[in-house]
Amino acid sequence: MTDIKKPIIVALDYPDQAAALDMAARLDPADCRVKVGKELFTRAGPAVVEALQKQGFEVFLDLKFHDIPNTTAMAVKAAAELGVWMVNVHASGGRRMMEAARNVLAQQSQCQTLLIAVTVLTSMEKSDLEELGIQLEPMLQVERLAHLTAQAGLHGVVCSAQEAAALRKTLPASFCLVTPGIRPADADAGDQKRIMTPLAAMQQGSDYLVIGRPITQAADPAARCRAIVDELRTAGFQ
Ligand SMILES: O=C(O)c1cc(=O)[nH]c(=O)n1[C@@H]1O[C@H](COP(=O)(O)O)[C@@H](O)[C@H]1O
Repeated sequence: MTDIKKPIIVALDYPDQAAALDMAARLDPADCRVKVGKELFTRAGPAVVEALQKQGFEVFLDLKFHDIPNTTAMAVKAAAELGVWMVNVHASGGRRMMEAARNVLAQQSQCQTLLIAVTVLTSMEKSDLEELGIQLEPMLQVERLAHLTAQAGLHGVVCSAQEAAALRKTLPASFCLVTPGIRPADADAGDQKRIMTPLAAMQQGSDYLVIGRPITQAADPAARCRAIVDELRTAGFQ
C-alpha cells in the first residue's frame, strides 16, 4: 500500500497558484509529491490541483474535512473525482463520519485515492488537549484515534513522527503513517510542537514526511528539498 520509495511531500502553502506552480516547477516529481492545503485551495481551487497533476505530481489534497458523515463523504468524493493521490479528514469527526467517507470511495470504480485521518495536530501539546477537556498525553490520544481510524477502514493517519514507532507496534505494516512537524536540525520549529528531523522520522517508521516551510522558505527551496532527498536516499530510504 505505502510507497516507501518517495516519502517526501512538499506542502505548497502559498497564497496563489503562480507561486505554487513556480515552486513545483523547481521540484522533480520523481523525488517528491506535493500537498495543496487550505490557503492555496481556497484561493486557487481545483485548477491548481489539475495544473500540478499536469506537471507530473501526485497531489495530497489536505482540506482536513470534519463535518457530519454525509457532508464529509460527499466532500471526499469530490476530492477523489479530482484524481488526487491522498485526501484527509479529522479522526475526531468519529467512526460514522470516517466510515461514510470510506464507503463513498469504495463505491467509486477504480478509485486509487488514499483516505487518511488527522489524529492530533502536530502543533498541539498536552496543555492544548487539556483545554479541550482531554486529560491524556498526545501519544495516547493519537493511539486512540489511530486505532479508531484503522477500525473504520481508512488507509492511515496523520500523526507526529514522535508517535510513529508506537503506532508501528500495534497497527498493520500497510497502515500508512503521514508525519508533518518535520524539522531539519537547523530549522525553526515555528508553530509546530511535536517535531522530528527527516531522517529520524523515517527511522521511527514514518511512511511519508510532510515538509513545508523548511523547504518553501529556504533561500534555495529546490536545493533544500534535494538535500533532504539525498540524505534519505543515502540512508537507504529511497
Ligand atoms: O494534515 C496535515 O498535513 C497536517 C497535519 C498536522 O497535524 N500538522 C501539520 O502541520 N499539517 C500540515 O503540514 C504542513 C506543515 O508545514 P510546515 O510546518 O511548514 O512544515 C502544513 O501544511 C500543515 O497544514
